[in-house]
Amino acid sequence: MIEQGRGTKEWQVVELLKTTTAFFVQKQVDEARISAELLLASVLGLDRLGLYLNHNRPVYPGELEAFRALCRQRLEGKPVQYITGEQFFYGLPFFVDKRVLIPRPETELLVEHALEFLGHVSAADVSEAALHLLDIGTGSGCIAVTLASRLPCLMVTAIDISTEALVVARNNAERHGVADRIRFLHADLFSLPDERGLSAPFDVIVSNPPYIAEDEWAGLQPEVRLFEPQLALTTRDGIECYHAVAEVAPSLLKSGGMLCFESHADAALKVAGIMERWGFSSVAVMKDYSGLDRVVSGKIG
Ligand SMILES: C[S@@+](CC[C@H](N)C(=O)[O-])C[C@H]1O[C@@H](n2cnc3c(N)ncnc32)[C@H](O)[C@@H]1O
Repeated sequence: MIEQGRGTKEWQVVELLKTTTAFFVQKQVDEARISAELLLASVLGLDRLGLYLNHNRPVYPGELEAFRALCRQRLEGKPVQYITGEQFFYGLPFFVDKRVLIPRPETELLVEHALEFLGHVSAADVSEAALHLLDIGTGSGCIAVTLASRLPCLMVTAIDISTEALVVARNNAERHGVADRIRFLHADLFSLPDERGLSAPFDVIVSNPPYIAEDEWAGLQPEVRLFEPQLALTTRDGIECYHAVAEVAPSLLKSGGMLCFESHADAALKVAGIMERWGFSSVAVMKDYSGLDRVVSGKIG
């Protein structure tokens, strides 16, 4: 494909995209067109709209060389986001690499729900005191950073068991100018520090914990299994994080505070049952954009 023109052919954006997409399709690369677009956009320093606005722009030899190198990585199955180092989440760009899970669009629903709840709390509170949120398993920081950047009165504690993920999350907080309102803590959700160590109480606790059972790991798509951190995805039985967080959350939340989980679609009702067992009320399950049960929330007190 793009090899054949090496050194001789002059490429323009539009035809390079067309040729690369066809080649990716032939090689059974997932999301062939969007992969080609994101890789080329990254090399040219444009966004996808910019590509369309510049569709007749020539692609110079150095750029072509760089693009070919990225395409080779994609052909090996590497997710586009780890190649370009970026994933958009709730309209914001996040730096990502193999140290963190690539933020998924479903998780935006959890952010939406937390924003709605925090909006009501701050509207009802005339004291203008800060709101406090705990993010358990922060990964890239996509949830914590997005919420902090949306709500200037929000103070966040974000924990993760992976020190490498915390480095990425802190970078993202700095990138979006909210690092002074997020405290990053290295902690295990199965043995959380006491209330004082966490600066409880919180208005909201959010968590998108690992929720795939270890014995399902081998059956995951290679793009996930070979490139994303297993620590972010699996636990022994896929459900134990929910038990651990729901057990401790009541002692960390203010009265009327909310716990909000992302869950596997098949486990959402089970998660709702766990929350009820630990004393949460108004437990609700929300569907994602594909109509699958995805977010489970409940209130305490
Ligand atoms: C599914 S990822 C979610 C990442 C990010 N919050 C998101 O929504 O994209 C789960 C995160 O939990 C972290 N994690 C796994 N086990 C943990 C534990 N025992 N304690 C704290 N964090 C843990 C992983 O390192 C990973 O960053």
